[in-house]
Amino acid sequence: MDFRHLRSATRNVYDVTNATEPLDLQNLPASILEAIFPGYAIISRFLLQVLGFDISNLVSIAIPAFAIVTASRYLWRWAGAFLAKAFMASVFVNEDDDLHETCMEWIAAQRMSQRAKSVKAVTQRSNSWEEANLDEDVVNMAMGPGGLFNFGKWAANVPPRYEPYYGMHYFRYNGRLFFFDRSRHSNATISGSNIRANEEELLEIKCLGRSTKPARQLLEHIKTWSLEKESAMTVIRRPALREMRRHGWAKASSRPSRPMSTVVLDSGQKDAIIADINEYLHPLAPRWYASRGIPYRRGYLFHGPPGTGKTSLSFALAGVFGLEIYVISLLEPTLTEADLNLLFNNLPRRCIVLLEDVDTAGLVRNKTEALLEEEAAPTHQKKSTTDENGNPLPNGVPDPSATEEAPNNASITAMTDLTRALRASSQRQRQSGPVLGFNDPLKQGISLSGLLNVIDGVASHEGRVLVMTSNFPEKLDPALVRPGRVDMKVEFGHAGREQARELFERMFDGADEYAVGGASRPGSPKSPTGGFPRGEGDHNEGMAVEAELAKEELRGLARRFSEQVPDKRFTPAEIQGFLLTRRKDPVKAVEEVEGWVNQLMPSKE
Ligand SMILES: Nc1ncnc2c1ncn2[C@@H]1O[C@H](COP(=O)(O)OP(=O)(O)OP(=O)(O)O)[C@@H](O)[C@H]1O
Repeated sequence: MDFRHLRSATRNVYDVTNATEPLDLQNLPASILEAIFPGYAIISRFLLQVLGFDISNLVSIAIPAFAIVTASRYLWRWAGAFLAKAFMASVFVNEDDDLHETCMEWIAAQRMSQRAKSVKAVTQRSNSWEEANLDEDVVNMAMGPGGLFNFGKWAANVPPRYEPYYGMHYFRYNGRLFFFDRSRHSNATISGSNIRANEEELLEIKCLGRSTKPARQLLEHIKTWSLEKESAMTVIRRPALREMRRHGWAKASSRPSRPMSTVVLDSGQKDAIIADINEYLHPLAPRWYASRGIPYRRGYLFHGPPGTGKTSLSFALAGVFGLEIYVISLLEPTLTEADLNLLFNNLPRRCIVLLEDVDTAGLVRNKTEALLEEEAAPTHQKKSTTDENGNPLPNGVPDPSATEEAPNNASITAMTDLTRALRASSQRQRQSGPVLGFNDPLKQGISLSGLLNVIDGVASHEGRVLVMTSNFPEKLDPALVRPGRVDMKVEFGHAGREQARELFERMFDGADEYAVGGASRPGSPKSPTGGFPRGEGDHNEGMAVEAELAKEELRGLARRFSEQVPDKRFTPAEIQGFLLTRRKDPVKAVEEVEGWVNQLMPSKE
């Protein structure tokens, strides 16, 4: 391409702009260049006049050179993609998958991340660094004046995690070369009439060869690595935020598993639940259930006043059985039945689903639903849930007066007419808006039938442990708690003397005690007060005797404490709250408990 004619064109450019000379082909490129690089004509004329250098010569070289570089870049990319397709196998991991975070953690721990020239700094998730930051020096450094602990200072000592930045990286694993491509993709989602554009990250793990097996093995290794790291943790998931709900669940946190011993409950009750779940989770159990035609599901209802340990026991069970816990609150206003279906469809093979406060969601079956369900059920299953006076029977207790005989013709006709009328009324209700099954017609969300559908309908996942918690079990619809949906009911009550004693001992047990400031009250037993982790001195015989004495003293204090707490009047949470504020001083707790009880008793009465 010869751009020498640009000289004359640039000479004419002012004429062109003044429109004194018609635009011809010769001055077109200069016009174009002028349009692309404003001022091109002036610069070119200046260079020509002052330096005698014709810039059009440079342009005639630069443009083809640019075209060649662009074309070869494109070719290189195309050839790379072609070769990768032909000779490499890939596994992709989406950002919304848990594996993504796990992979990034693993990659950050590899040498490749230390070698990479550009890295992304990521603030570490709390629980991973909280564990790592217990170093006594670091903790002491965070102590401000007056022994006040400064969290900001402590957290500032935690280095971020460094991950390779976007682009292609390579690493070796088990002597094999792997490529790891981190990229972002835009993704459009449609919700109602809105189209939302999201940016999503994608990981591609490539290996040489036509099989994805090495990459899959690598992913398995990464999962095991993460599991070993988190074995003592319980992962908690909740429904993803509304705009991300199509992904189902989001990891809310993972926290150290709660030891079962920290849940103070009748030991027989605890053992019964553990044994029941243990049997249910046995690898041979699914076959046993299938051969008998029983759905492989297990449901529990934990009921009792607030603060009696229902949630705590659910978390402890998750820890004992190494299960993740999926928590749903039916009070969540944005949760719809479609969401609930999606969430249940996205449950893993084994997990605990915790449906919290099922009574407060206002889930009641209205008369229409009850009657329609009644009519749809086979005759032999129809059992009245009310007595002859119309009063509800206790959960799961069939009306003794109900007979299994087939109804006579007259009653069938009456029932069909009634059903037709009810169906029409239900249709009208649906058209006019309110959600069936809610007490409050303004409340959108989940109806009882919707909930029952996900519990035991198509969306229901076999193998999960469903735990429903309720403060008012008597408010629950019998359909929700009938056997098959709830297989075991566990009542949680106010703390008895024995529970109060256990709570006290657990609070002051010196196994891993801590105290800011560490000052112990004169006369209080050694182990339950002050000082950073002790116990190493237990190797020393003298200290062991001292520890034993302290334990004996602690038991005595616990007895005195429990004798002053009225039986079955306070919840474990209340007692725990009282003890927490005196957790450095068990003697003080014993001395002050009477006053605390006297202060609260009138409100209890
Ligand atoms: N039986 C118990 N044993 C040990 N700690 C308990 C017990 N009950 C309650 N607590 C303590 O009280 C607090 C509240 O307990 P939790 O959330 O388990 O109660 P809940 O019965 O689920 O209450 P809600 O009905 O309000 O959800 C927790 O910190 C827990 O440690």
